[in-house]
Amino acid sequence: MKNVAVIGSGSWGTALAIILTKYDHQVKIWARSQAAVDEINSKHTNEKYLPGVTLPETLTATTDRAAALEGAEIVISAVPSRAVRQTMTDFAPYFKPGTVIVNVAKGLEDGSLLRLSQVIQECVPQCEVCVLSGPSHAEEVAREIPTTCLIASENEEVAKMVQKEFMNPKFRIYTSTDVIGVEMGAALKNVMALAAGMNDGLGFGDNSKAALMTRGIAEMKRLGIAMGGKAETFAGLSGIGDLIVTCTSMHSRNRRAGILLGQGKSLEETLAEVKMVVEGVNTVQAACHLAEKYHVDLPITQAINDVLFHGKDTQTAVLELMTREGKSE
Ligand SMILES: NC(=O)c1ccc[n+]([C@@H]2O[C@H](COP(=O)([O-])OP(=O)(O)OC[C@H]3O[C@@H](n4cnc5c(N)ncnc54)[C@H](O)[C@@H]3O)[C@@H](O)[C@H]2O)c1
Ligand SMILES: O=P(O)(O)OC[C@H](O)CO
Repeated sequence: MKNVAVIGSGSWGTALAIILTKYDHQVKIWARSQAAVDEINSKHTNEKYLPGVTLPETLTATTDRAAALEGAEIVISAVPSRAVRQTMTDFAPYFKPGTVIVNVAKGLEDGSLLRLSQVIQECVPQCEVCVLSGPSHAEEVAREIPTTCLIASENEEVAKMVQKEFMNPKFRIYTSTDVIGVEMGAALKNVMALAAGMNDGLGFGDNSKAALMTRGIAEMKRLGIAMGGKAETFAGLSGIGDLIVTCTSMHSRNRRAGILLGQGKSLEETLAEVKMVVEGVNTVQAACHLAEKYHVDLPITQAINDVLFHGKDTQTAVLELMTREGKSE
């Protein structure tokens, strides 16, 4: 069993640390706040991000970057997309060459339009970067509810090593070499989950939700393939699998945000109410810029962008989507 460090003490970083500790890894969490570290080390809880969950006593946390990475052969990067570049830049001097970094954030970098594994690789070129994705809510992984994920790396040996380390009877891992397809599925499903939440907030029904998810995966695949991803990846755990869980789960932050927006709340009110990171909001503009760059049509993504950032009301956005020129499927 290899030692693991987790950078980030939010819900997903903490849930992964819990499941890996329970299945015999020695895990250390890096948190940016001393209060979070004290709570994990002394109370064995993380009430803000995983209410009601007790952490294993052997799981410890620190704010010290060097101490967090000491002895770690695998490092999980679990900070939100907007914090990835700064966090990895701050950690760069402490990484041993050859350390395997597993990015678990789902999003794109604003401005550069890079995938998050590309951002990390730029910050720490001396490390091997791979990606964990799939239908996996922290609230369920932390409670050992059976979950399946995917490890993607262009280097199949790295993917297999992480698969072997992370797999246990409650957490099944598949591998993939299609890093582009996996990361694009992970990033774009959050935008579709905002739309699915709006569907619910508007009081629409199952027909409209199924239409949204089906046409949503078509958009995700169109852009992903244009960028070099494989079509079949979008039929897998990081595509349709994650789309299903995020568009339908009560745990989804993106869906919850969409519900509030559909009910007429402003973006500011919505983000304040959800409290945790809503990556679809951070991703939608980059997705629209990528659509322009790769000359692909993303009508649902564009509609969400118009609602979030250009003052379009949700009813008008739906009407415009429904009355577009007829097409073949
Ligand atoms: N929560 C889940 O179920 C889940 C599952 C799979 C993937 N993810 C992805 O994991 C990533 C993290 O999500 P989360 O749900 O853990 O978020 P969260 O909102 O629960 O926690 C965010 C954490 O990041 C820290 N943080 C925020 N800004 C920071 C900064 N500038 N520098 C350093 N740390 C900062 C916060 O203090 C907090 O500890 C997201 O990209 C999300 O899409 C989440
Ligand atoms: O809660 P969400 O909407 O950020 O989604 C979390 C995970 O990505 C689900 O797989």
